[in-house]
Parts: sequence; C-alpha cells; structure tokens
Amino acid sequence: MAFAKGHGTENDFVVLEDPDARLDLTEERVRTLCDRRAGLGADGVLRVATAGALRERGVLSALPDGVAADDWFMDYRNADGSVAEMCGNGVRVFAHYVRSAGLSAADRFVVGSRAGARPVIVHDVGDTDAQVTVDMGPVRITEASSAVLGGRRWSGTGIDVGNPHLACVSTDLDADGLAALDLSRAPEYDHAVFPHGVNVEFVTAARADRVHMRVFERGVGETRSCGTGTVAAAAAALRADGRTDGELTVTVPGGDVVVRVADGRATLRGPSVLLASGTVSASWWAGLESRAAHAS
Ligand SMILES: N[C@@H](CCC[C@H](N)C(=O)O)C(=O)O
Repeated sequence: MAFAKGHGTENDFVVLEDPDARLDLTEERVRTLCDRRAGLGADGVLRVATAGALRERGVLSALPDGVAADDWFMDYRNADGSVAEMCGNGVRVFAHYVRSAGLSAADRFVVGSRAGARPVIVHDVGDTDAQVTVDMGPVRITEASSAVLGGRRWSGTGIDVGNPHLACVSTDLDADGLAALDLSRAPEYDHAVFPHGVNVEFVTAARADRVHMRVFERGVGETRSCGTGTVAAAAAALRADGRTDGELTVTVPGGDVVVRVADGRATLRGPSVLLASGTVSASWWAGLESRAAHAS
C-alpha cells in the first residue's frame, strides 16, 4: 500500500491513495498509522477516494451537499481513529497531492468533505511545495461558552466551520503569554454545549491584522496548526474587534495562514508540503486487523 506524508503549517498527515475505497480503514489501523513510535506518525489520515466509491462501499451513507460522485473526497480521520467532518490544513495537503499526483489536470477543482464541497485553487504547485486557497464555506457563530485551562476560565465563542470550535480570544493575552500556556492536557469545556466534542483555540486579539493562536484538537491533542481552527479564530477575533468581515493573518506554532471572512463565509490560504512517499508493509497492515479482532 502506497502512502505519502505531508503537512500544512506542520499539521501533518499520512495520505493514502485509494480511489475505489477498498482499504478497510479501521480505527485501530488509523491509530497505529498515526502513532509516532509504532507507526508512521501523523495528526491524521487523509484517504483519497472518489465520493461515489465511498458511498458504494458504505463509508458515506449519502453524498454531502454539493459533492458529485466523481469528485475526489477527503476521507479524514483524526489520530485517535475518529472521523471528523472537515480539516482545513488537510484540504490543502489533499488538493496538493491530487494535483501533483496527476489525479486532477486542473488547478481549480472541488474537494469533497463530510461538511460539503470545498472548492480549491492550487497555486505554484511543485512536487514538494504549494500554496492552496480553500473556499471553507459557511462560518456559523453558535453560542458563547468557556473553557478551563491552567486554573483560568477562558470565555469563548462557539463556531461551526463544518466541525465544532470554541475560539477563546483574550485581550490580555500576548504572543509570549500564549506560548507559555500548558496545552499538554485537554482544556475542560461544557459537554452540554458541545456533545460531540470540540476543538479549542486560544487566540490573541487582532493587532495590525494579525492574531496568534494555539489549539487543542478534538481527537488529536495539541497540534502545531488547525486550518478550521484558524478560520474560527479569525471570525472570533474580528467579532471581538467589532467587525464581521475582514482578512487576518493567523500565526500558529507551525507558520502563517491567511483567512478572509466575508458575508458569513471564509477562505483560507496557506502552504502545503509533500515531503515523502513510500510503501506500507502489507503484512504489518494485515496484522493490525487481526490484532484489533483479538482485542474485541
Ligand atoms: N487539523 C484540522 C482539523 C481536524 C479535525 C478536528 N480535530 C476535529 O475533530 O474536528 C484542520 O486543519 O482543520
């Protein structure tokens, strides 16, 4: 089984090209593949399949809004094996892979996701580096809530970017204070507000059209970046600044991305790096399935 390894602002992924959706992508296999000692190591897995094949194989019960059967679909899994609706850094790496592997001859195409169609533009594509702009679709403000971290309660805004976020913008937080936060443990949040879990962002207030952000991701832990999280952070920071629309650079530990919010929708532009490709041992892969069967 062939794989590629890539990252978007150091949010890293194993990419599995599986056009006909034949792989049995169990939770155990995803968890082990993402394990940084027992596997290849990654924050998540991106399976590249057509939306129609995923539906035929029962991975998708129906095609999400705006997604056609022959669109390339990002079947995204978190490192703990759970399925998530969307991944903003993942879409950029996915689109870069699709373009550089020749699965699309065009620079503009639609990537399917569980949150719906995500049109992309792949700029300056090379074998290893590209810039990608993603139409991230609707950004919905849900409700005010809070998180507890380091003995402090952080007020935040619930934001749905296809997946759930709690973006905590603090005027008394600067880049140094943000860097000093201990995110080795999950922030506490209100499970009644987020029954399916939530990605929690800590964000500085907008200054000179820039914010700094760190994130604790659902199903992963702290990551060096979260694309949907940067969109939530930008929307929340603009709101805290009395604005609904605007463009912000979001600086995360893994680099910079640019988010534009207008009329309740967002675009995300940022880098993608494809750094390696190789083969996963067939017997190792098969062994993971029998291990899971014994355990259950
Ligand atoms: N890293 C991603 C988000 C991945 C999904 C998230 N952990 C969830 O469970 O919702 C991004 O770049 O958006």
